[in-house]
Amino acid sequence: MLRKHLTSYKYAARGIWIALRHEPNMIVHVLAAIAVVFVNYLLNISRQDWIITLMLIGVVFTAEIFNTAIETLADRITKDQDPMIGKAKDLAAGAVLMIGLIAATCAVIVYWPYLF
Ligand SMILES: Nc1ncnc2c1ncn2[C@@H]1O[C@H](COP(=O)(O)OP(=O)(O)OP(=O)(O)O)[C@@H](O)[C@H]1O
Repeated sequence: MLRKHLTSYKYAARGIWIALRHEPNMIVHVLAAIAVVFVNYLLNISRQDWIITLMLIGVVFTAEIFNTAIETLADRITKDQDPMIGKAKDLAAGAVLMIGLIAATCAVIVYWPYLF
């Protein structure tokens, strides 16, 4: 039971590693996350603002990993041009864009009082 549970952590960690190694967008997200942590220290933001920014980082990473999973499945189904495959990939990419825009907006709201 415990061994099975630990094995699933191993597979899950492999999933994160695959996304980092094979998804170029993940590198952008990692760099953005490092920048956010750096700015947080620089501005000495509150505990609540740390939690908000870390949660946003987590949600963006999660969306990108799901996007990669959907792209991988779609490519396994067919690499030929197919409108439904295109739609599925656009939807997955749209989800990443959506949370990215919201995260950027939240970053402005969080940092604004520390800057002005
Ligand atoms: N098999 C397909 N059939 C139809 N359209 C496709 C197909 N594969 C890709 N597309 C279109 O090309 C776009 C980019 O697909 P691709 O698989 O290259 O993703 P990507 O650019 O690697 O995405 P990401 O940057 O998130 O990794 C899709 O959003 C979709 O509109």
